[in-house]
Amino acid sequence: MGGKSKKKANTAESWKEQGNTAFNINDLNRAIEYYTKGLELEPNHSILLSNRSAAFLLKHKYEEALSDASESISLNPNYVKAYHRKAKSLLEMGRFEEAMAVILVALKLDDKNADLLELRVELEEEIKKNNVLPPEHPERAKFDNLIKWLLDGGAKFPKLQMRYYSLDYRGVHSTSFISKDEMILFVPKSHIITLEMAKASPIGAKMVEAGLDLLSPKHCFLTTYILQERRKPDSFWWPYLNILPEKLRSFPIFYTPEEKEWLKGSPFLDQVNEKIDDIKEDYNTICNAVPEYSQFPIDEFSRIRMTVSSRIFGMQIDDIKTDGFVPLADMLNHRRPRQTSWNYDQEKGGFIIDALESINRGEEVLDSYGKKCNSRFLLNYGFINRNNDANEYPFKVKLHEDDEHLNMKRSLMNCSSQTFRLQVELNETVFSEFLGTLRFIELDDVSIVPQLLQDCQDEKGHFKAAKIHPLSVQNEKKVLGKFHEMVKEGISKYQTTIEEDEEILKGELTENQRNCTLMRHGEKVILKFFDEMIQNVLKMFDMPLKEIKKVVKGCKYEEYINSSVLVLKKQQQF
Ligand SMILES: C[S@@+](CC[C@H](N)C(=O)[O-])C[C@H]1O[C@@H](n2cnc3c(N)ncnc32)[C@H](O)[C@@H]1O
Repeated sequence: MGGKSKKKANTAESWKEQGNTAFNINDLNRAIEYYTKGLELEPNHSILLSNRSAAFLLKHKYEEALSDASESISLNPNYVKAYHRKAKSLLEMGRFEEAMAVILVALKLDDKNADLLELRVELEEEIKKNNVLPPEHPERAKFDNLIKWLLDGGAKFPKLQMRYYSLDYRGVHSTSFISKDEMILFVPKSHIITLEMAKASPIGAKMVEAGLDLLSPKHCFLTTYILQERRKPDSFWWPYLNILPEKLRSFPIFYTPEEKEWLKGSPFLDQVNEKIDDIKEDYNTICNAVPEYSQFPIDEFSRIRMTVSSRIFGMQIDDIKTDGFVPLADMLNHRRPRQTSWNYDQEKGGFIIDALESINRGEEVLDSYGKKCNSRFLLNYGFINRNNDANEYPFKVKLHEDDEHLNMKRSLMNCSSQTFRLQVELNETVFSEFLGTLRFIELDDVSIVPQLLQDCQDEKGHFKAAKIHPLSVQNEKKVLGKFHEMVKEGISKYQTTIEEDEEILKGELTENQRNCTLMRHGEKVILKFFDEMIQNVLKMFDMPLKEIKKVVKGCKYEEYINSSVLVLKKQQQF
């Protein structure tokens, strides 16, 4: 600092000026430092306090901003700017109703103040978003109860707030700016329902004793725990049980027959029916071994079973790998890429969620359920992810019953059919395994089998048809021909075309109708891709090598062309 400013620095007023200069060039740390120096000289300087509040606000330090603005108002109740800053701090902290009360007082002092009026509009918007359900709605009371129960138990989530988009679709939002790497949620172990607790419960213990062979053991144990707790009027878990969704109407296993019609022709329908059968099978297995289980109706079992699979977290507690319900953490909806990360923190003794990036006030706080095909999202969570790059279509390859080498092929493959879930992303191992298997199924020249047995083995030395590389032009053309047949058969099963689905999606639909349409549309996109790809590749067998290289550059199946068509054609030249 030069001599001139040294002289100036003797008064609060001069520190205020220097603070303002720093503030105007966004040097907030220095601005705060100068305002603080001024306040050391004149602690009751309301403008210095209000200005420091403004600097704290920009640094996302809302507690400090609120404290300075409040003090400024108490020193000078007519200073409108301080009210604005106080209201803004409260708004940033998610205390919307309190912020509105401050604005209303300030507007009595200056009802034309543009900043105040603008902030009032912003607040009205926030209050509206927050009140899809009115505060007195019983669902909100249930949530208030959950929050109190968690806080009383030592949970921490000072910047999170529940929002109701509709009665049974809720999510979590930030009430205040969240910094990257900030811990946003802590739920103590005492408030987590684990698989071990479920196994130790009265009926859980009987299930363990019976040594049941269940299709989804962990889901069944946790389901059983919830079913038992729901029958105890004084369960510790009621604040949590009360907020679990009741109907799960968007889960396909609960679709009405009319809704299922919307999936006609889709292989996804088989997955839905398999899931229904699997749940029934597990339910019957338990009922047979533990007769008192039939006190729980299958409908309730199925609903809780799906609640379990759509809400639990895998974690490690005290060196034991387990799964469990983590209240509130299970309110975060899905989005990829992930914005938060979670784990059980042994030292802290609870489940924590950290922000992987900064999250602005009011934004929804999301969690990734992983990279999954829409069939898994819809089946297990009841929603569809638009623009999903992980969609798959299941192709079932089968040995030909009339193949003269059927027995030999069947014994080498160890099965007669196999399903491969293909994505448009052709670098996937599954695509080459699918082709390898088809190459074996379509193989006519069995004289090469001894060689294949040597070349295509897994790590245990067993023959793996999936490892077969392109064999000959004739075999590859047959493989593609068979693949094309499967694609055309898939397309022919639907009742609508891809274009018709697009039209349907523009209209008014229920959530389930929309999800079914999106589901089958996604499958058709994959089928269409393979339809075009196969036709193009088949043409390439009759094209000169140079020409192929030109047309294939940069296309999605370039790698496949390079490793099959080009290799085979070169071999043919010799
Ligand atoms: C772990 S819970 C999340 C909280 C849930 N929204 C609630 O109100 O209880 C998972 C469920 O949230 C819904 N969900 C999660 N992410 C979604 C998304 N991206 N789009 C639509 N629904 C979603 C689905 O119903 C899913 O089964």
